[in-house]
Amino acid sequence: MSKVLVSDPIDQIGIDILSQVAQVDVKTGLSPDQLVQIIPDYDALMIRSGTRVTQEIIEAGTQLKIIGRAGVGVDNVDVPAATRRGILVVNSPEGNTIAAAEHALAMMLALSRHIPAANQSVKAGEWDRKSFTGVEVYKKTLGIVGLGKIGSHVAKVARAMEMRLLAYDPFLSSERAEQMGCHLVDLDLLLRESDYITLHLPKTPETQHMINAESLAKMKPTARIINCARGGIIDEEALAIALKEGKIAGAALDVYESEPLGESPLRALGKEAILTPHLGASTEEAQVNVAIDVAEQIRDVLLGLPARSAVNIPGLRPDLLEKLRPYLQLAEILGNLISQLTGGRVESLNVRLQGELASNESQPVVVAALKGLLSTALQERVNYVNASIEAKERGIRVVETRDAAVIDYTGSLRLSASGPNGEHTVTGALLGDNEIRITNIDDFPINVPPSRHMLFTLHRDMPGIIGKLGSLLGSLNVNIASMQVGRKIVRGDAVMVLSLDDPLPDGILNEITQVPGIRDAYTVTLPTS
Ligand SMILES: NC(=O)c1ccc[n+]([C@@H]2O[C@H](COP(=O)([O-])OP(=O)(O)OC[C@H]3O[C@@H](n4cnc5c(N)ncnc54)[C@H](O)[C@@H]3O)[C@@H](O)[C@H]2O)c1
Ligand SMILES: O=C(O)CC[C@@H](O)C(=O)O
Repeated sequence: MSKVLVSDPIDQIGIDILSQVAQVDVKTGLSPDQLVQIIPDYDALMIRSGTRVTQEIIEAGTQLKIIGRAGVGVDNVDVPAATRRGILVVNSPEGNTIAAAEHALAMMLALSRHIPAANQSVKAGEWDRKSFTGVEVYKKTLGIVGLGKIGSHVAKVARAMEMRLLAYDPFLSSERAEQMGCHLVDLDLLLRESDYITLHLPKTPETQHMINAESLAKMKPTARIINCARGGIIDEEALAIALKEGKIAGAALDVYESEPLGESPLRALGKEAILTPHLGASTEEAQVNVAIDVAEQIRDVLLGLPARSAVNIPGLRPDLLEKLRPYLQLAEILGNLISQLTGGRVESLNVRLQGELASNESQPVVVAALKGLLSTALQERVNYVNASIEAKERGIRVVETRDAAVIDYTGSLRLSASGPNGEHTVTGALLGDNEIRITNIDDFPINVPPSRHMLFTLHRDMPGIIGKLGSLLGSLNVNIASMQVGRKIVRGDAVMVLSLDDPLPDGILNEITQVPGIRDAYTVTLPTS
């Protein structure tokens, strides 16, 4: 019989489902060393946010087939390490959406009416009505940063309270935002105009400290900010200073840069700050939803059936998966690349399957391209199962074409995306040993392997331009690992593709486009190992 280890508290209903097919051991509060010691006995591991599943634990889990995260975020799982070992990682992208949205709304109202402080005061024997005069949310402006599943539920309820809604989400079209009753604006305007700001976006290197001293300074002195998304999106030190100095009126936080929250200036604040211990998903209903969702997937996988919310590997027939695996990786990389070239806001995507990829069995490759496209916005919340639905819900028109006659490589994939920032096309293929190559950008032929940090320029093919760009990057201490130029005619338009050892410093694209002859430049970060 299979064995499942449950290392965080999960609802009993999940244990009951797992017990249908496996011996279930619930052992919470294990140290990393204890987990490394016992994990070799288990076929599956079920966690919430409390267990950190490191590469060491994954490597010790020689029998592990699946790791199930009862919740959305898999930031506590080393997913690349699991993928390398062929271990499936599944989550529950929607089980706690309503819970998290309602927590943010509760925080907004609690902040407005000083409910926690007033409650404390009455319990302390006082009857102080003067100190707790609040404000109404009616007709006030709510700025929603991240209009995904949780943000859009917040929008729906806030509309019913007759709030004016602004939203900032660089990966969503204005039409889609308008359908949700929100006016899509840039972050600067949202910060300046909102009475309440609520964050519902993922934590990524780009969103780390998105709310910092500079952004707090743009907010109204009467503004209140709520973070029920992820710690680290707000710079906590800057927030504590802004609250102490009255630069903004209040903040309600559920998530922190480091959890559990240790010594922090936030703890010393008065009624202007409300702090909860990561309770966004802690409702009876959400815990039942996520426990069922993830336990059913673990049960199914242990029975040899596919999972419905695989974060890392699609639930395909093993022989087909083996055949398609390198193409799925190619498709994800190209999807991710084209999303970054088009600035994330894609309205239509044309997926062209060429050569051997034109067969009907290649449908998962289209899904992988969508997963890659959406992963810049949705991170681990997009998977092989929901990618097509997410694309549809975000108003992306997907057109699929097949052409078996293209035989420059055994199989190749061409993606064309268009949106308000223009149109781009990328093509990629596999070399004989399944090595991925980007073979074409905007109809310029190239042949480069994808790498973590890349720079693409569109320029006029003329003497000296490569040297100027090289010196500029050198002066910034950015090392070029490889460089290639693709052109159609000599001294015509050309693209330059550079693989860099280091990320480019912020703001440098402007300087690059100042180099005479360079018309456009894009930096790209790709998820390569
Ligand atoms: N407090 C909790 O217990 C709790 C519970 C559930 C989810 N969460 C967190 O809430 C957040 C939102 O979850 P969701 O399910 O709505 O996710 P989602 O993927 O449905 O939506 C996220 C939205 O953020 C947008 N986005 C991405 N990068 C952005 C950026 N730089 N600026 C603005 N918007 C950006 C995306 O386009 C997307 O629309 C996540 O961080 C998730 O981990 C917290
Ligand atoms: O309570 C939890 O398990 C964390 C919930 C939430 O942050 C998630 O990512 O799903």
